[in-house]
Amino acid sequence: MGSSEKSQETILVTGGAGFIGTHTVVQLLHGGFRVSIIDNFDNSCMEAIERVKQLVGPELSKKLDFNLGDLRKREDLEKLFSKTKFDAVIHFAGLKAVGESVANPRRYFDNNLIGTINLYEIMAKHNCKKMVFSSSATVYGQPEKIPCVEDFELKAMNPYGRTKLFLEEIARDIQKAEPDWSIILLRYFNPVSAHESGKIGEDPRGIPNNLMPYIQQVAVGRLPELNVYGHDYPTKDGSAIRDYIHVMDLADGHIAALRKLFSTPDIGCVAYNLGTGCGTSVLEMVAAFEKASGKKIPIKLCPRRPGDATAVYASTEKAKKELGWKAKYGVAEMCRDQWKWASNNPWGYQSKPQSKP
Ligand SMILES: NC(=O)c1ccc[n+]([C@@H]2O[C@H](COP(=O)([O-])OP(=O)(O)OC[C@H]3O[C@@H](n4cnc5c(N)ncnc54)[C@H](O)[C@@H]3O)[C@@H](O)[C@H]2O)c1
Ligand SMILES: O=c1ccn([C@@H]2O[C@H](COP(=O)(O)OP(=O)(O)O[C@H]3O[C@H](CO)[C@@H](O)[C@H](O)[C@H]3O)[C@@H](O)[C@H]2O)c(=O)[nH]1
Repeated sequence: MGSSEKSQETILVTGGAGFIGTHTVVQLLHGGFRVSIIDNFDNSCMEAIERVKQLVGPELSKKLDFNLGDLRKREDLEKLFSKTKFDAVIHFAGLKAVGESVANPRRYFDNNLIGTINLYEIMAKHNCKKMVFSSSATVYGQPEKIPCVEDFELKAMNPYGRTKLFLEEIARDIQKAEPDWSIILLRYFNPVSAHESGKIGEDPRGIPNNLMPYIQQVAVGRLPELNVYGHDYPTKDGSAIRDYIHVMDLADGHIAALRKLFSTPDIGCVAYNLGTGCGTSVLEMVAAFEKASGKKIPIKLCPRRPGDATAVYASTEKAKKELGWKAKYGVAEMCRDQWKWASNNPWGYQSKPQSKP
């Protein structure tokens, strides 16, 4: 299943200017959907929307409507829902930096919880009751067993993770009380890479927290070396293991989820993992990126990062069976496309550095 089937529905994409949002919007437009975006550019910029338009061309761009707005402001949502009748919402908008959430939990509860509660209120008012929600593998905490299966017990390790856990519970409560809601919770593992064109990709503000954007910035000379957090884990090479997934596979997972919502009226509220099912260590990822880019990535072995799990990867059976979706790309393709984005856009969406990194 994927973007070859054409659809007529109109989809609201919250946070559609962000990393996963832009890639999903491209696939939605190719799939024939009409798309409205609401984003406040808290962690993104107008250039990302311009790039999406360049990528899909002038005809499909006519089906894209961008709205600057904030989910915390109900009037912004009200304005949007009064203008357009939406068939479903893909809800990406949220803050996602774990460390920042520990330092400033109120910002995370305000943005992620209040923003989402407002969205449910306005959706209910306008009788739009189909939602695909960005959850995270973070809801498995430090899993006792791997692969992670959707019916495992859920835990939160930090305020960011708590917002995802609370929002999953809120979704389940709302759907239970009002059975005409259909909600799919997608638990992403580690989204990486970029569109194969190299035109859109991840562009974090400041020093990256996540592995792949950090490696990318070392490769283009913005950072001197990669700190490898932990080299004494009980794994094959001592570094931690994660399930990295190509953002284009993830985007297609959202299309599969939407099609499921439209074809299964009584789906209820259900969670799916979006991962590859394969675990890759930090050092293996560094080696794969060096191969794809031809660049040496200098590393420094450092102590473990507090709160990190040893090994996390997904069970992919449920998404395969019920959504008809599975990841196509492996680590080599992830690194190839990440490098294309990095080498074409060493400063992300900025044309040249405005300040020193
Ligand atoms: N990237 C990951 O590693 C990862 C993993 C698991 C889950 N997720 C979740 O997926 C979603 C998308 O992640 P991403 O990587 O694309 O992040 P991102 O920061 O690139 O995109 C999020 C977008 O939402 C916007 N936004 C934030 N708060 C808003 C608000 N109140 N009103 C309007 N717009 C707002 C931001 O400006 C940004 O464009 C998030 O909910 C995130 O928690 C991401
Ligand atoms: O500079 C770095 C950055 C990361 N790592 C290691 O690389 C691995 C992956 O780290 P990272 O890319 O930060 O991802 P996770 O910590 O697995 O968390 C991501 O994946 C979770 C599950 O989807 C999401 O909830 C989080 O928001 C998202 O940051 C971990 O072992 C890190 O210790 C390094 O060694 N050096």
